[in-house]
Amino acid sequence: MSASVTVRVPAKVNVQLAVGAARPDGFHDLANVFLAVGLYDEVTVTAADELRVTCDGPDADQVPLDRTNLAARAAEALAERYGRTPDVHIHIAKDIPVAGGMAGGSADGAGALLACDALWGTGASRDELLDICAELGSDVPFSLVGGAALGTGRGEKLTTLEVGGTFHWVFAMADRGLSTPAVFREFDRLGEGTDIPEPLASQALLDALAKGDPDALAAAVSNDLQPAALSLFPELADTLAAGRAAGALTALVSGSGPTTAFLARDPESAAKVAEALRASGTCRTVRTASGPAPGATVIG
Ligand SMILES: C[C@](O)(CO)[C@H](O)COP(=O)(O)OP(=O)(O)OC[C@H]1O[C@@H](n2ccc(N)nc2=O)[C@H](O)[C@@H]1O
Ligand SMILES: Nc1ncnc2c1ncn2[C@@H]1O[C@H](COP(=O)(O)OP(=O)(O)OP(=O)(O)O)[C@@H](O)[C@H]1O
Repeated sequence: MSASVTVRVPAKVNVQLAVGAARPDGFHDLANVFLAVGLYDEVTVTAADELRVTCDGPDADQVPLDRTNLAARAAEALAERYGRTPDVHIHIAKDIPVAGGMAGGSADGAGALLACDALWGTGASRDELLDICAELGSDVPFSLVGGAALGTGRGEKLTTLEVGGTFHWVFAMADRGLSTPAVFREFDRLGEGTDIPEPLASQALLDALAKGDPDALAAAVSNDLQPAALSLFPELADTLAAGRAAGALTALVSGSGPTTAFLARDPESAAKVAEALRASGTCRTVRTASGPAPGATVIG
C-alpha cells in the first residue's frame, strides 16, 4: 500500500523589511512583516524505498532535485529527530517563482515537513516543527504559519499579526532570479561607513494591516533591501514605474527580489495594473493574488 499526503503552502510578500547591520554570524537582524499571499506550491509525499524529489511547473528546471532541496532537507531533519529513514518520494507542484523573493524554497521546506509529519504520524508539537523550520531557513517558520506575522531575530521569531481585511496584489516576475545572500551582501556594501539603525516594525504599518486599509498600508510599506536589489538588477526600476503609472497604490521589491509587488485598492484595479504590466514588456509574467492566505495546510 502506498500512503500519500499533500500540503498546500503560500508565497509571501514582505510589507516591511527593516534590516539591521550584519551580525557576527553573517545574518542580519530584521523587523520583517510577512504577509502570505494566495500563490501556492503543493508538496506531496509518498512512502517510497528511498528519498527522491521531483518537481513540475513553469520554473521546475531551476529547482535542485538533490539533497540540497529544502523539501528533502526538511524530510531528513524530521526523520533524524524521530530516528527513522526519510524514505519518501517528494513531489513539488511549483507555482511560486524560483529565486523570486517570495519564499518558494521555504514554502516547499515547510510543506514537506508538515506532509512527512502527517505521513509518519510522529506526533511532533507545533513548537518542534517551528524549531526544525528555523533550522532550515529564516523564512521557513512563516511558510508554516502563514497569515501575517512580524519576524524578528533573522526573521524566524514570529509574532502573529491581526489583519482586518483582504489586500489585493499584483506580482511581476523577472526573467532571471536574484540570490538572497548576494542581495544582503550588496546591502552591506551600500551601507559601508554609515550607521545602520536597529530594525523596528512601523506602528503605522501594523495599524494599517489591523484596519485592512490599503491606502494606509501603501503609505507605510518599506523594504531596506530594495536599493540593493535595484543596484544588482537596475531594470526593476522600469517595472516599478510601469505599475505605479498603471494606478498601483504602491510598488516595491518583494523581499530580496527580483519579483516586484504592487498593491491595488480592489480586484478590478489589480486586474488593470496586471494588464498594464503585461503590456509594458518590463517583466516575464504577471500574477494577481490576495492576502492574507493560510499557512501550510494538509489538503489530501
Ligand atoms: C529576504 C528574506 O526573504 C525576507 O523575508 C529573508 O530574510 C531571507 O530568508 P531565507 O531565504 O530563508 O534566508 P536563509 O536561508 O536563512 O539565509 C540565506 C542567506 O541570506 C542572508 N540572510 C538571511 C536572513 C537574514 N536575516 N540575514 C541574512 O543575512 C545570509 O547571507 C544567509 O546565508
Ligand atoms: N524547493 C525548492 N524550490 C526552489 N528553490 C530551491 C528549493 N530548494 C532549494 N532551492 C534553492 O534555493 C534557491 C532560492 O530559491 P527560492 O525560490 O527559495 O528563492 P526566494 O524565493 O528568493 O527565497 P526567499 O524569498 O526566502 O529569500 C534556488 O535558486 C535553489 O537553488
